[in-house]
Amino acid sequence: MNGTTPTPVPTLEVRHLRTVFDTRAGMLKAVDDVSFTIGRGRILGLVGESGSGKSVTGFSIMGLVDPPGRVAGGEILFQGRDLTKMSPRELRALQGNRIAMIFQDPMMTLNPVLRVDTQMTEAVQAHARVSKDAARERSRETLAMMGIPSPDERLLAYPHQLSGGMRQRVAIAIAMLHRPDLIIADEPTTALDVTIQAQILSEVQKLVQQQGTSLIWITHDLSVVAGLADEMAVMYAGRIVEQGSVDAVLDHPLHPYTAGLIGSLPSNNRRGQRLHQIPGMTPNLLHLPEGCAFAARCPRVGSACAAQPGLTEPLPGRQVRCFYPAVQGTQA
Ligand SMILES: Nc1ncnc2c1ncn2[C@@H]1O[C@H](COP(=O)(O)OP(=O)(O)OP(=O)(O)O)[C@@H](O)[C@H]1O
Repeated sequence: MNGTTPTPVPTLEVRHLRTVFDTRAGMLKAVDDVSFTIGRGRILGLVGESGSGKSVTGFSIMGLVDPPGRVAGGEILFQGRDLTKMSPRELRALQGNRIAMIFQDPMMTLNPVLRVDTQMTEAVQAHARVSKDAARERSRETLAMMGIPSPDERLLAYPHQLSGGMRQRVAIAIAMLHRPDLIIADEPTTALDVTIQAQILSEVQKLVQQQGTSLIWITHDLSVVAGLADEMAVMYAGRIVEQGSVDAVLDHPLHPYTAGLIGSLPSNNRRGQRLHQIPGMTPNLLHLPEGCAFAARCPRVGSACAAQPGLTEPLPGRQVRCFYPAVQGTQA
């Protein structure tokens, strides 16, 4: 090695992100000290129970947090440039172009009163100076890339004439129109049946590999992350409690919360046995305990947990926020 090869700038580097909502009952810390990095063409699964801060993390990156919410701290570096310091105009130029978002409800993207071709050609022309015919051709190609049969017919349809799965495919195709560098997908397949979900996941996976797109896939479903992502980050009460490569985390979870999530997957429960669930409730983000937010539900709780655990790296490439991680020799 000559030491001159520059390290590639990651597509996205989120550093110590804090997003809060100023509510009447007080300041709610929806995202607290969240950091992660995504390289080009990599897929990060962001998992956690409802209310853990996954969507707010995605919205923060997209610049879509509205009052009473606000990004209260940290940096969001997209290809090295801090999105939190950009003007609304600069952000708009990136959104829908270099960075795109896919929502759980495709109708957040689709306009019910316009045909698919009108919406797609307008979306192309919003960021690229091309003729209507070229925009239509790009739309047709992108629908075909998403595995959509008879794309010419779909282009003539209105959203209500498409099935739920097809509508979501079209919404994903719109996100892919400009071959973005980063896509944030917020549970887009959760409402679909498992077969359609599996098809869409495999199409998205193929597409991001071909294009070198980086993808954040937000989900509460560990099995989706297992099949799709390269890396995963587990959120609990607004914080990342564990992150690492999907294989390493699923094979050997360090945090008791991750272990609990894995234990509650149907495939890990014996037939005839009741589904294992993590006992207790997620804490109220307005009244978080001083110490570890998971302590009240934790099978491994100890005296240290009265304080807030920091993020440590007990194994290479593995980060965990726990005083008693399940590393051999230190397990309580
Ligand atoms: N507009 C808002 N005003 C006040 N609190 C909000 C607002 N939006 C989100 N929150 C709070 O922020 C926290 C994180 O919410 P978020 O939607 O990110 O969770 P999530 O992990 O994506 O869950 P889900 O899967 O249910 O969407 C929650 O406690 C939620 O109530």
